Amino acid sequence: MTMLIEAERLSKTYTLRKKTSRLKRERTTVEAVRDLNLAVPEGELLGYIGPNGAGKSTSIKMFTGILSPSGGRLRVAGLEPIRDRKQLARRIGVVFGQRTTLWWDLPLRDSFALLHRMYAIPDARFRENLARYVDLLDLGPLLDTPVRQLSLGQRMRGDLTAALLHDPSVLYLDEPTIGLDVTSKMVVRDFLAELNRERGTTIVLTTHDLDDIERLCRRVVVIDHGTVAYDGDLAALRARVAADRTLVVDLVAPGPAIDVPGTVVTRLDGRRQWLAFPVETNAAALIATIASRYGLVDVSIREPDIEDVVRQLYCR
Ligand SMILES: Nc1ncnc2c1ncn2[C@@H]1O[C@H](COP(=O)(O)OP(=O)(O)OP(=O)(O)O)[C@@H](O)[C@H]1O
Repeated sequence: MTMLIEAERLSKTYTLRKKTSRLKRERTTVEAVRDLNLAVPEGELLGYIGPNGAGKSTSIKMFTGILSPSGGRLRVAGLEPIRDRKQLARRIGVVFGQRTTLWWDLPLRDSFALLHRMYAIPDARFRENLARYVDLLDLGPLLDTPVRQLSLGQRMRGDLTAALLHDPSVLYLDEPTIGLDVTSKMVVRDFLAELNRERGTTIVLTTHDLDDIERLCRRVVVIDHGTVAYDGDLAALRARVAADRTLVVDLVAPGPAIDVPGTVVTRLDGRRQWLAFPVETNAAALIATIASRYGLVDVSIREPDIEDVVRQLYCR
Protein backbone atom coordinates (compact mmCIF):
# COMPACT_ATOMS: atom_id res chain seq x y z
CA MET A 1 0.00 0.00 0.00
CA THR A 2 1.45 3.39 -0.99
CA MET A 3 1.38 5.93 1.83
CA LEU A 4 0.59 9.47 0.77
CA ILE A 5 1.10 11.07 4.15
CA GLU A 6 3.64 9.70 6.61
CA ALA A 7 4.24 11.59 9.83
CA GLU A 8 6.44 10.21 12.58
CA ARG A 9 6.71 11.98 15.92
CA LEU A 10 5.90 15.22 14.13
CA SER A 11 5.93 18.33 16.28
CA LYS A 12 5.52 22.06 16.01
CA THR A 13 6.22 24.58 18.72
CA TYR A 14 5.29 28.23 18.27
CA THR A 15 7.36 30.83 20.09
CA LEU A 16 5.55 33.95 21.11
CA ARG A 17 7.11 37.16 22.38
CA LYS A 18 4.80 39.02 24.68
CA LYS A 19 5.49 42.60 25.72
CA THR A 20 5.37 42.65 29.51
CA SER A 21 6.56 46.24 30.00
CA ARG A 22 7.98 49.05 27.83
CA LEU A 23 11.38 47.42 27.66
CA LYS A 24 10.75 43.80 28.51
CA ARG A 25 9.51 41.02 26.33
CA GLU A 26 8.78 37.55 27.58
CA ARG A 27 9.10 34.44 25.46
CA THR A 28 6.45 31.76 25.75
CA THR A 29 6.05 28.60 23.72
CA VAL A 30 2.98 26.74 22.53
CA GLU A 31 3.34 23.05 21.66
CA ALA A 32 0.68 23.00 18.95
CA VAL A 33 1.61 19.54 17.61
CA ARG A 34 3.58 16.94 19.52
CA ASP A 35 4.68 13.40 18.65
CA LEU A 36 2.02 13.07 15.97
CA ASN A 37 2.10 9.76 14.14
CA LEU A 38 -0.07 9.35 11.07
CA ALA A 39 -0.01 7.19 7.96
CA VAL A 40 -2.57 7.88 5.24
CA PRO A 41 -2.63 5.45 2.32
CA GLU A 42 -3.53 6.41 -1.22
CA GLY A 43 -7.29 6.54 -1.80
CA GLU A 44 -8.24 7.19 1.84
CA LEU A 45 -11.11 9.48 2.79
CA LEU A 46 -10.02 10.55 6.24
CA GLY A 47 -11.96 12.56 8.80
CA TYR A 48 -9.46 14.71 10.69
CA ILE A 49 -11.29 16.05 13.68
CA GLY A 50 -10.75 17.49 17.13
CA PRO A 51 -11.74 20.37 19.40
CA ASN A 52 -10.70 23.97 18.76
CA GLY A 53 -6.99 24.51 19.20
CA ALA A 54 -6.21 20.78 18.99
CA GLY A 55 -3.54 21.25 16.31
CA LYS A 56 -5.43 20.30 13.14
CA SER A 57 -4.61 23.44 11.14
CA THR A 58 -1.00 23.45 12.32
CA SER A 59 -0.48 19.84 11.23
CA ILE A 60 -2.20 20.45 7.87
CA LYS A 61 -0.01 23.52 7.32
CA MET A 62 2.99 21.22 7.80
CA PHE A 63 1.53 18.57 5.46
CA THR A 64 1.11 21.23 2.77
CA GLY A 65 4.59 22.73 3.15
CA ILE A 66 3.38 26.08 4.56
CA LEU A 67 4.95 25.58 8.01
CA SER A 68 8.18 23.84 8.83
CA PRO A 69 8.05 21.21 11.60
CA SER A 70 10.03 21.70 14.81
CA GLY A 71 10.76 17.99 14.98
CA GLY A 72 9.94 14.54 13.64
CA ARG A 73 9.77 13.16 10.14
CA LEU A 74 7.24 14.01 7.44
CA ARG A 75 6.75 12.82 3.87
CA VAL A 76 3.82 13.67 1.62
CA ALA A 77 3.49 11.98 -1.77
CA GLY A 78 7.09 10.82 -1.29
CA LEU A 79 8.30 14.43 -0.90
CA GLU A 80 9.61 16.47 1.98
CA PRO A 81 7.03 19.27 2.21
CA ILE A 82 9.27 22.25 3.00
CA ARG A 83 12.26 21.29 0.87
CA ASP A 84 10.13 20.15 -2.08
CA ARG A 85 7.26 22.58 -1.72
CA LYS A 86 7.08 23.56 -5.40
CA GLN A 87 6.83 19.94 -6.48
CA LEU A 88 4.41 19.26 -3.65
CA ALA A 89 2.13 22.12 -4.74
CA ARG A 90 1.43 20.19 -7.95
CA ARG A 91 0.42 17.10 -6.01
CA ILE A 92 -1.99 18.69 -3.52
CA GLY A 93 -5.20 20.70 -3.55
CA VAL A 94 -6.51 22.80 -0.67
CA VAL A 95 -9.97 24.18 0.03
CA PHE A 96 -10.75 26.41 3.00
CA GLY A 97 -14.46 26.82 3.70
CA GLN A 98 -13.91 30.23 5.26
CA ARG A 99 -11.71 31.70 2.55
CA THR A 100 -11.60 31.52 -1.22
CA THR A 101 -8.59 30.85 -3.39
CA LEU A 102 -10.43 32.40 -6.37
CA TRP A 103 -9.90 35.95 -7.61
CA TRP A 104 -12.68 38.03 -6.12
CA ASP A 105 -13.27 40.38 -9.05
CA LEU A 106 -12.74 37.91 -11.87
CA PRO A 107 -15.37 35.69 -13.46
CA LEU A 108 -14.91 32.04 -12.48
CA ARG A 109 -13.76 31.22 -16.00
CA ASP A 110 -10.80 33.64 -15.69
CA SER A 111 -9.78 32.29 -12.27
CA PHE A 112 -9.66 28.82 -13.80
CA ALA A 113 -7.65 30.13 -16.78
CA LEU A 114 -5.10 31.66 -14.38
CA LEU A 115 -4.75 28.35 -12.55
CA HIS A 116 -4.26 26.65 -15.93
CA ARG A 117 -1.17 28.85 -16.44
CA MET A 118 0.08 28.83 -12.84
CA TYR A 119 0.14 25.04 -12.65
CA ALA A 120 1.15 24.69 -16.32
CA ILE A 121 -1.62 22.13 -16.79
CA PRO A 122 -1.44 20.57 -20.28
CA ASP A 123 -4.24 22.10 -22.44
CA ALA A 124 -6.10 18.87 -23.14
CA ARG A 125 -6.06 17.84 -19.49
CA PHE A 126 -7.23 21.28 -18.38
CA ARG A 127 -10.15 21.25 -20.85
CA GLU A 128 -11.14 17.73 -19.88
CA ASN A 129 -11.00 18.42 -16.13
CA LEU A 130 -12.80 21.74 -16.42
CA ALA A 131 -15.62 20.15 -18.44
CA ARG A 132 -15.89 17.31 -15.94
CA TYR A 133 -16.09 19.48 -12.80
CA VAL A 134 -18.30 22.14 -14.39
CA ASP A 135 -20.71 19.35 -15.29
CA LEU A 136 -20.55 17.52 -11.93
CA LEU A 137 -20.87 20.72 -9.91
CA ASP A 138 -23.34 22.40 -12.26
CA LEU A 139 -21.16 25.48 -12.75
CA GLY A 140 -22.00 26.09 -16.44
CA PRO A 141 -24.38 29.03 -15.90
CA LEU A 142 -21.94 30.66 -13.44
CA LEU A 143 -18.70 30.68 -15.43
CA ASP A 144 -19.04 34.33 -16.41
CA THR A 145 -20.07 35.55 -12.97
CA PRO A 146 -17.46 37.37 -10.83
CA VAL A 147 -16.67 35.43 -7.68
CA ARG A 148 -17.89 38.23 -5.41
CA GLN A 149 -21.40 37.79 -6.84
CA LEU A 150 -21.57 34.06 -6.08
CA SER A 151 -23.46 32.60 -3.14
CA LEU A 152 -21.43 30.68 -0.57
CA GLY A 153 -22.51 27.33 -2.03
CA GLN A 154 -21.70 28.42 -5.60
CA ARG A 155 -18.32 29.75 -4.49
CA MET A 156 -17.54 26.48 -2.72
CA ARG A 157 -18.28 24.60 -5.96
CA GLY A 158 -15.90 27.01 -7.72
CA ASP A 159 -13.21 26.49 -5.07
CA LEU A 160 -13.49 22.71 -5.35
CA THR A 161 -13.01 22.92 -9.12
CA ALA A 162 -10.04 25.29 -8.68
CA ALA A 163 -8.39 22.87 -6.25
CA LEU A 164 -8.77 19.92 -8.62
CA LEU A 165 -7.90 21.22 -12.09
CA HIS A 166 -4.28 20.06 -11.75
CA ASP A 167 -5.30 16.51 -10.65
CA PRO A 168 -3.87 16.56 -7.13
CA SER A 169 -3.25 13.24 -5.39
CA VAL A 170 -4.33 14.65 -2.01
CA LEU A 171 -7.12 17.11 -1.34
CA TYR A 172 -7.22 18.89 2.03
CA LEU A 173 -10.56 20.33 2.97
CA ASP A 174 -11.02 22.63 5.93
CA GLU A 175 -14.70 23.00 6.87
CA PRO A 176 -15.98 22.67 3.29
CA THR A 177 -19.64 22.67 4.32
CA ILE A 178 -19.52 25.51 6.85
CA GLY A 179 -22.41 27.93 6.39
CA LEU A 180 -23.93 25.95 3.51
CA ASP A 181 -27.63 25.11 3.32
CA VAL A 182 -28.73 21.48 3.41
CA THR A 183 -28.92 21.10 -0.39
CA SER A 184 -25.47 22.60 -0.99
CA LYS A 185 -24.02 20.38 1.74
CA MET A 186 -25.46 17.37 -0.05
CA VAL A 187 -23.98 18.46 -3.39
CA VAL A 188 -20.52 18.90 -1.83
CA ARG A 189 -20.67 15.56 0.03
CA ASP A 190 -21.87 13.61 -3.02
CA PHE A 191 -19.16 15.22 -5.10
CA LEU A 192 -16.39 14.33 -2.62
CA ALA A 193 -17.60 10.75 -2.33
CA GLU A 194 -17.56 10.39 -6.11
CA LEU A 195 -14.14 12.05 -6.46
CA ASN A 196 -12.69 9.60 -3.97
CA ARG A 197 -14.45 6.60 -5.52
CA GLU A 198 -13.94 7.36 -9.20
CA ARG A 199 -10.59 9.11 -9.24
CA GLY A 200 -9.09 7.60 -6.11
CA THR A 201 -8.20 11.08 -4.82
CA THR A 202 -7.06 10.90 -1.21
CA ILE A 203 -9.09 13.30 0.91
CA VAL A 204 -8.29 14.73 4.34
CA LEU A 205 -11.41 16.34 5.70
CA THR A 206 -11.44 18.66 8.71
CA THR A 207 -14.90 19.53 9.90
CA HIS A 208 -16.93 20.29 12.97
CA ASP A 209 -20.00 18.99 11.14
CA LEU A 210 -20.16 15.40 12.24
CA ASP A 211 -22.73 14.67 9.55
CA ASP A 212 -19.90 15.17 7.04
CA ILE A 213 -17.91 12.50 8.87
CA GLU A 214 -20.83 10.11 9.22
CA ARG A 215 -21.65 10.35 5.53
CA LEU A 216 -18.15 10.32 4.08
CA CYS A 217 -15.39 8.91 6.23
CA ARG A 218 -14.46 5.31 6.78
CA ARG A 219 -11.58 6.30 8.99
CA VAL A 220 -11.46 8.99 11.64
CA VAL A 221 -8.42 10.51 13.31
CA VAL A 222 -9.15 12.54 16.43
CA ILE A 223 -6.50 15.10 17.33
CA ASP A 224 -6.34 16.39 20.87
CA HIS A 225 -3.61 18.50 22.48
CA GLY A 226 -1.52 18.21 19.34
CA THR A 227 -1.44 14.46 19.14
CA VAL A 228 -3.52 11.54 17.87
CA ALA A 229 -6.14 10.60 20.47
CA TYR A 230 -7.93 8.06 18.25
CA ASP A 231 -7.27 6.50 14.85
CA GLY A 232 -9.74 3.98 13.52
CA ASP A 233 -13.14 3.52 12.00
CA LEU A 234 -16.15 5.50 13.09
CA ALA A 235 -18.14 2.47 14.28
CA ALA A 236 -15.30 1.35 16.55
CA LEU A 237 -14.94 4.89 17.92
CA ARG A 238 -18.63 4.90 18.72
CA ALA A 239 -18.45 1.45 20.29
CA ARG A 240 -15.43 2.44 22.35
CA VAL A 241 -16.90 5.48 24.02
CA ALA A 242 -20.58 5.61 23.21
CA ALA A 243 -21.60 3.25 25.94
CA ASP A 244 -22.75 6.31 27.88
CA ARG A 245 -26.06 8.09 27.83
CA THR A 246 -26.44 11.64 29.09
CA LEU A 247 -28.80 12.81 31.78
CA VAL A 248 -29.51 16.51 31.45
CA VAL A 249 -30.51 17.84 34.87
CA ASP A 250 -31.99 21.24 35.76
CA LEU A 251 -31.56 22.11 39.43
CA VAL A 252 -33.42 24.78 41.42
CA ALA A 253 -30.19 26.74 41.80
CA PRO A 254 -26.63 26.63 40.42
CA GLY A 255 -24.35 24.49 42.56
CA PRO A 256 -21.28 22.28 42.51
CA ALA A 257 -21.11 19.25 40.20
CA ILE A 258 -23.57 16.53 41.18
CA ASP A 259 -21.74 13.74 42.95
CA VAL A 260 -23.50 10.42 42.40
CA PRO A 261 -21.54 7.16 41.98
CA GLY A 262 -21.57 5.78 38.43
CA THR A 263 -22.00 9.18 36.79
CA VAL A 264 -19.57 11.80 35.51
CA VAL A 265 -20.51 15.44 35.07
CA THR A 266 -19.36 16.30 31.54
CA ARG A 267 -20.71 19.85 31.44
CA LEU A 268 -22.04 22.41 33.86
CA ASP A 269 -23.84 25.59 32.86
CA GLY A 270 -25.63 27.53 35.62
CA ARG A 271 -28.51 25.43 36.92
CA ARG A 272 -28.03 22.82 34.18
CA GLN A 273 -25.68 19.85 34.41
CA TRP A 274 -24.92 17.03 31.97
CA LEU A 275 -24.15 13.65 33.52
CA ALA A 276 -22.76 10.73 31.54
CA PHE A 277 -23.84 7.29 32.72
CA PRO A 278 -23.45 3.78 31.28
CA VAL A 279 -26.22 2.47 29.03
CA GLU A 280 -26.87 -0.47 31.36
CA THR A 281 -27.58 1.78 34.39
CA ASN A 282 -31.23 1.94 35.45
CA ALA A 283 -32.10 5.55 34.58
CA ALA A 284 -35.22 5.66 36.81
CA ALA A 285 -33.19 4.63 39.87
CA LEU A 286 -30.50 7.16 39.01
CA ILE A 287 -33.03 9.99 38.71
CA ALA A 288 -34.60 8.97 42.03
CA THR A 289 -31.19 9.08 43.75
CA ILE A 290 -30.44 12.54 42.35
CA ALA A 291 -33.93 13.79 43.29
CA SER A 292 -33.46 12.60 46.89
CA ARG A 293 -30.24 14.60 47.30
CA TYR A 294 -30.60 17.66 45.05
CA GLY A 295 -33.38 20.15 44.29
CA LEU A 296 -34.47 18.83 40.92
CA VAL A 297 -36.67 20.82 38.50
CA ASP A 298 -36.42 18.88 35.26
CA VAL A 299 -34.55 15.98 33.64
CA SER A 300 -34.17 14.57 30.16
CA ILE A 301 -32.14 11.72 28.74
CA ARG A 302 -30.09 11.96 25.57
CA GLU A 303 -28.92 8.95 23.64
CA PRO A 304 -25.27 9.21 22.53
CA ASP A 305 -24.57 10.88 19.19
CA ILE A 306 -21.22 11.23 17.52
CA GLU A 307 -20.54 14.61 19.13
CA ASP A 308 -20.90 13.02 22.54
CA VAL A 309 -18.63 10.23 21.42
CA VAL A 310 -15.88 12.69 20.59
CA ARG A 311 -16.47 14.78 23.72
CA GLN A 312 -16.33 11.68 25.89
CA LEU A 313 -13.13 10.64 24.21
CA TYR A 314 -11.64 14.03 25.12
CA CYS A 315 -12.87 13.72 28.72
CA ARG A 316 -11.03 10.44 29.09
N1 LIG B 1 0.66 31.36 14.45
C1 LIG B 1 0.53 30.92 15.71
N2 LIG B 1 1.28 31.44 16.69
C2 LIG B 1 1.16 30.99 17.95
N3 LIG B 1 0.30 30.03 18.35
C3 LIG B 1 -0.49 29.48 17.42
C4 LIG B 1 -0.42 29.89 16.04
N4 LIG B 1 -1.33 29.17 15.33
C5 LIG B 1 -1.92 28.33 16.22
N5 LIG B 1 -1.44 28.52 17.47
C6 LIG B 1 -1.81 27.76 18.69
O1 LIG B 1 -1.51 26.39 18.44
C7 LIG B 1 -2.52 25.55 18.97
C8 LIG B 1 -3.11 24.71 17.86
O2 LIG B 1 -3.83 25.56 16.95
P1 LIG B 1 -4.47 25.08 15.57
O3 LIG B 1 -4.95 26.28 14.84
O4 LIG B 1 -3.53 24.17 14.88
O5 LIG B 1 -5.72 24.21 16.10
P2 LIG B 1 -7.00 23.65 15.30
O6 LIG B 1 -7.16 22.25 15.80
O7 LIG B 1 -6.85 23.86 13.87
O8 LIG B 1 -8.16 24.56 15.88
P3 LIG B 1 -9.54 25.09 15.19
O9 LIG B 1 -10.47 23.90 15.15
O10 LIG B 1 -10.00 26.12 16.16
O11 LIG B 1 -9.18 25.62 13.83
C9 LIG B 1 -3.51 26.47 19.66
O12 LIG B 1 -3.17 26.55 21.02
C10 LIG B 1 -3.28 27.82 18.97
O13 LIG B 1 -3.60 28.88 19.83
